[in-house]
Amino acid sequence: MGHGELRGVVALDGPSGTGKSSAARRLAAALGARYLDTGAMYRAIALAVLRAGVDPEDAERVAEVARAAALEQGDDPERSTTVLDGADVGAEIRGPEVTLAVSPVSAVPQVRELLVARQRAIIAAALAEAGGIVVEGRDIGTVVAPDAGLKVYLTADAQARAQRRARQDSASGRASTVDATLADVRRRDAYDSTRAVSPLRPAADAVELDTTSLDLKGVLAALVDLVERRGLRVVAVGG
Ligand SMILES: Nc1ncnc2c1ncn2[C@@H]1O[C@H](COP(=O)(O)OP(=O)(O)OP(=O)(O)O)[C@@H](O)[C@H]1O
Ligand SMILES: Nc1ccn([C@H]2C[C@H](O)[C@@H](COP(=O)(O)O)O2)c(=O)n1
Repeated sequence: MGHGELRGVVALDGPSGTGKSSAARRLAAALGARYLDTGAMYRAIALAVLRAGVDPEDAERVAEVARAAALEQGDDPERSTTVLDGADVGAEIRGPEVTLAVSPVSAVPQVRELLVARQRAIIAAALAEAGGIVVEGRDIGTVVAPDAGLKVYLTADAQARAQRRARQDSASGRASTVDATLADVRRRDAYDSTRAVSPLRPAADAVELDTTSLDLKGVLAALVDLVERRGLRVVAVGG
C-alpha cells in the first residue's frame, strides 16, 4: 500500500467542460493518489478509428479497431499519458476531428465493455499500489466503480462551459468561437446522455456540485471537504 492520503475511489462524472479533468487531477495530486482520465481512453480509440479510415458510426468495424488497438493509459496526476500503438497521442486526441468522432465511438457496446474492463484493472492496481485513485468520466459512479467511496457529479451552465473550452482552445492555439464551442458542448451532452448503453447520468448516491460560479481552487476545496466528510482522507503517520 502506498503513502497517499486518499483511501479508496473517488468517482467524478458530469457533462463536457464542467471541469472533471482539471479537478480530478488536482485532487489526486493533493492527496497523493492516482488519477484516471477515462475520456482519454475513448478518445484514443476514436483516433484509432479515424486512422484506420473507418466510419465512426460503423459499430461493427469500430469494435474491430478497438480490439486491435494497443492502448496504455497512465495514472500519474502530474503527467497523464495516453499511448496508442507505441506513440504518445495526448495532444492529438484533443483535436476537433477526434472530438467529433468520440461520441459515436463511445456509444458502441463492445468498445465500452473493453474499456470498462481495462479501467477496472487500472483502478484495482492503483488501489493496491497507492491506496487511492480519482477517476473521471461519464459512467464511473454508475458502471465502472459503483462501490466508489465518494461519487461527485459536476455540473455548470452550458454557456460557462463553452467559454472555458473556447479559452482553452485559444490558449492551445486552436481557433474557436464561444458559439461554435457551445454548439459542440450541447451536441456532445445530447449524444452522451441519450445513448442506449451507460448514458451520462448522475448515480443515485452522487453528490451534485455546480461549478458555474466556482474557480478551480473553489472546486478543489469543495472536493477535499467531501473526501474528509466521508472519512476517505487518512493522515500518514511517520515519514
Ligand atoms: N471552475 C472552473 N473555473 C474556470 N475554468 C475552469 C473551471 N473548471 C475547468 N475550467 C477550465 O475549463 C476547461 C475545461 O475543463 P476540463 O477539461 O477540466 O473539463 P472536463 O469536464 O474534463 O471536460 P471534458 O469532459 O470535455 O474533457 C479547462 O480549460 C479548464 O482549465
Ligand atoms: N467514462 C466515459 C468517458 C468518456 N466518454 C465519452 C463521452 C465523451 O464525449 C468522450 C470524451 O470524453 P472527454 O475527454 O471529453 O471527457 O468520451 C464516455 O462515454 N464514458
